[in-house]
Amino acid sequence: MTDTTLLAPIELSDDDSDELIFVSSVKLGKRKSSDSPKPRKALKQTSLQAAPVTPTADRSDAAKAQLIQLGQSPGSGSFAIHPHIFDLEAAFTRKAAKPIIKPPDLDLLLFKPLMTPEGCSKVYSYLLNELPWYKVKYTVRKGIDIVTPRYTTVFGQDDTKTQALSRYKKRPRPIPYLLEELKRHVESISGATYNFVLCNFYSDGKDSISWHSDDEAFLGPQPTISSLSLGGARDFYIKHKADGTDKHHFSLQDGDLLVMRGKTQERYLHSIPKRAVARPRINITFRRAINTYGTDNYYKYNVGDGPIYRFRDGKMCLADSTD
Ligand SMILES: O=C(O)CCC(=O)C(=O)O
Ligand SMILES: [Fe+2]
Repeated sequence: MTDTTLLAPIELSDDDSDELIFVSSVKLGKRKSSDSPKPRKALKQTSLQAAPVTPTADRSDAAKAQLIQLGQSPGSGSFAIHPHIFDLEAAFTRKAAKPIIKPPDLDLLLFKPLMTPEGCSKVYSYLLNELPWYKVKYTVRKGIDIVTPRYTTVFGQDDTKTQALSRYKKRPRPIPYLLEELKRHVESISGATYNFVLCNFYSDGKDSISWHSDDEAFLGPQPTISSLSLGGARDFYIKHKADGTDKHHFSLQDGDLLVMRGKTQERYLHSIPKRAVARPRINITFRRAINTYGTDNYYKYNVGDGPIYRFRDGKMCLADSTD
């Protein structure tokens, strides 16, 4: 794991994109690419299996609470995810998808919005306060370490079901109830199925995601990726890999669901550039990984080896052992 105490962040002068690069305090440049509840004690329940999702009203609080155990990394331990006490079904607008600019290889659907403002606010607060968040550091090559410029977390497991959970590099975690219910709704309107839920928290305009495509082999050909935005609006950019002149951007606002399909990942890059000012935002992407590489990759880059952060008293804090 990277020794962060030796490292100093690099100030980025321009736009967009990029993730901070650390090289033992030496500036290298940018990587091109691609209501606050009090801390609560963990609940006593050890199953790694997510209980089946049933309508909210049918489940007792105890049954809805989940305790999830992490793998063997320094971030190991357990965290509880408490039940949500609102009806998610009432949060959806049932609006049809809006047509969006469609060059031949760009296949985007936009549900604008998928969720009501009240629904968004409840889901946003719940996820921000209940999920364990991480600030992942990773090494791209010897001496070059990256700090992901946003908080991340992930849940799910690839399709294989062929290997024991303990054989993964990090133990996969079941999808929490609310995210599972969201996933089911998104599946029903996007015509695809998913086994991973990846979450990003952009705390302000300095948080970003650099140019990349979600085209890893473990997603299979022409993956459908659905992306839900909650909280502050951010600009979403997308450009052709070969010909950057085919470039589009639009604002992703509270409750919007963007579905990326077909050749979009194969042919296009997308990003959320840095901004001088931006309100906090959560983004949730739903994906399907077909093999174990997907599980290892997603936990490496979205959980990593560092500590858990919890959102407390209006800011991200290192979680303590009772949290
Ligand atoms: O935050 C967003 O809207 C985009 C997130 C994204 O592209 C990703 O997680 O791969
Ligand atoms: Fe992406």
